[in-house]
Amino acid sequence: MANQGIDTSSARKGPITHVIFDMDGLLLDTEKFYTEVQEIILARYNKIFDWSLKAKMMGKKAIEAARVFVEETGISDSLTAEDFLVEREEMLQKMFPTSDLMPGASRLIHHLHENGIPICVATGTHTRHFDLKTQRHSELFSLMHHIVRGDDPEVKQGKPSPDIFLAAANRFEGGSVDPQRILVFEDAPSGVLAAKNAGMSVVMVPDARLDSQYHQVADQVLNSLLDFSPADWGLPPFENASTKLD
Ligand SMILES: O=P(O)(O)OC[C@H](O)CO
Ligand SMILES: [Mg+2]
Repeated sequence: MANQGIDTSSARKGPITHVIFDMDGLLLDTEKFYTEVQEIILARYNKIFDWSLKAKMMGKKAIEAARVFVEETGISDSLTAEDFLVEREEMLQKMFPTSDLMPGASRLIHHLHENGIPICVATGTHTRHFDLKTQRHSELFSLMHHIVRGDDPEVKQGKPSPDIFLAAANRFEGGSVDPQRILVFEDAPSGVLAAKNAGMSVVMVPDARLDSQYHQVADQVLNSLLDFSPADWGLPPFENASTKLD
């Protein structure tokens, strides 16, 4: 059951030995780019892009999210999912290289890495977009043991399928890690479901505009990565827990 803020019951799920990070909207402030281009495209059809639709798209593979977009908005007769992807591509390609880190992402990644906790990324985004989004953050992403992207051959279906998290678990040193020992960080409803479908624990860090009904599946819900307390999950605590640096 989800909790806003610290969930003390989560300590019973530990100890956590491995951590998987989502990327868009969790480590990188990139969800705003998708929102902006989708607002622009939908305005052409005199429609408003809102957070109930955003909630159904975020975290998914591009083509899966595109199908949701054209079908849910009722524009599929005028714009196919494939054409939607082509249309938004030019705008996204200009935006992605400007991607910023989310608050607390750098501190948490460095902390876990320095303490020898194996960490990786599991993102629905495909390799070409991944490269654009991370080009200013290569040092931080180099700390990941591995990175699984949406176009990976083992990821047959996007989130909420567990495929991507199971593939990520299999690639840690020594092979498959018990899902019960893995903590996933996610921002999207589809991603939280995918992690639970993989049998893992999930800390959700949702956008404040996301309906709180989507919090229920997560084991812990935080306003920001800055609020994460590693010791709640049996992970090494921050040396100075009162210092919240980016
Ligand atoms: O949230 P991610 O990192 O799985 O990315 C998914 C899409 O690229 C954006 O919603
Ligand atoms: Mg995400």
